[in-house]
Amino acid sequence: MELPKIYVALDYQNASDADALIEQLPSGKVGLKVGKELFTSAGPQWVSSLVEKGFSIFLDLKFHDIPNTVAKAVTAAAKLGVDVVNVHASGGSRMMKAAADALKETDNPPLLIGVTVLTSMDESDLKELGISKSVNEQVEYLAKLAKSSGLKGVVCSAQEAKMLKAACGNDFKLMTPGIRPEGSSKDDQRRTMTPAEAVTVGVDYMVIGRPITQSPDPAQAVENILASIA
Ligand SMILES: O=c1ccn([C@@H]2O[C@H](COP(=O)(O)O)[C@@H](O)[C@H]2O)c(=O)[nH]1
Repeated sequence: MELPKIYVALDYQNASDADALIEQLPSGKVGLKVGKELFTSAGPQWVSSLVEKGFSIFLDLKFHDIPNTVAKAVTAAAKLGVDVVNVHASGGSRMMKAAADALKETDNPPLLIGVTVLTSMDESDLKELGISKSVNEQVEYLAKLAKSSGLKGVVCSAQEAKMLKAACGNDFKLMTPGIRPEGSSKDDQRRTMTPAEAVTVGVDYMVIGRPITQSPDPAQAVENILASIA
């Protein structure tokens, strides 16, 4: 099944605020990304209800734990019927392999991807963590580790798309947050690209939150973004 090009990040405090936004979105044109805040508040049944309504869901819980726990967590996510689920690639190959192996045992396994370096981070953040590699080097290193551990793609910045397609192959999926339409605020993001630039460099999927959810007209914001990448 082909997944939508754009996942709208539903960074809301509760299900009713998220539902109010979802009602405004043009139907059938975007997927929905549910992250830690909303999942913790709205719960798994609400996520399943979105799946039943026909939405493609990216469950962005970025699991990072011991292999057994992460394997069980991705299995629970698969049971909700979501299309995409993720783990932190920095959890290492044993953790990622455990997750990939667990999903082989499930019906309709979601796309399993690994978070490389958060798009809110730059070189200085890596340095603070004791990582001396450049952002590009660290992203490439973790993407290759994710691939060799059986993951189907990674979360990265669109700025790394060309490099990763060359390093990991065209079939290796790239999910890219940090997308900012021309003229919009970067907020806390550090490694950004416009939707049109991201498509040009070959990303598979984009995550876009505040440029849509904080817009006075979210439906028009989505239409403008879709027009810019058509
Ligand atoms: O590296 C990452 C991984 C995940 N995210 C998530 O994507 C959205 C981005 O929202 P914006 O409002 O468009 O900045 C958000 O839910 C993050 O948790 C990311 O930004 N970077």
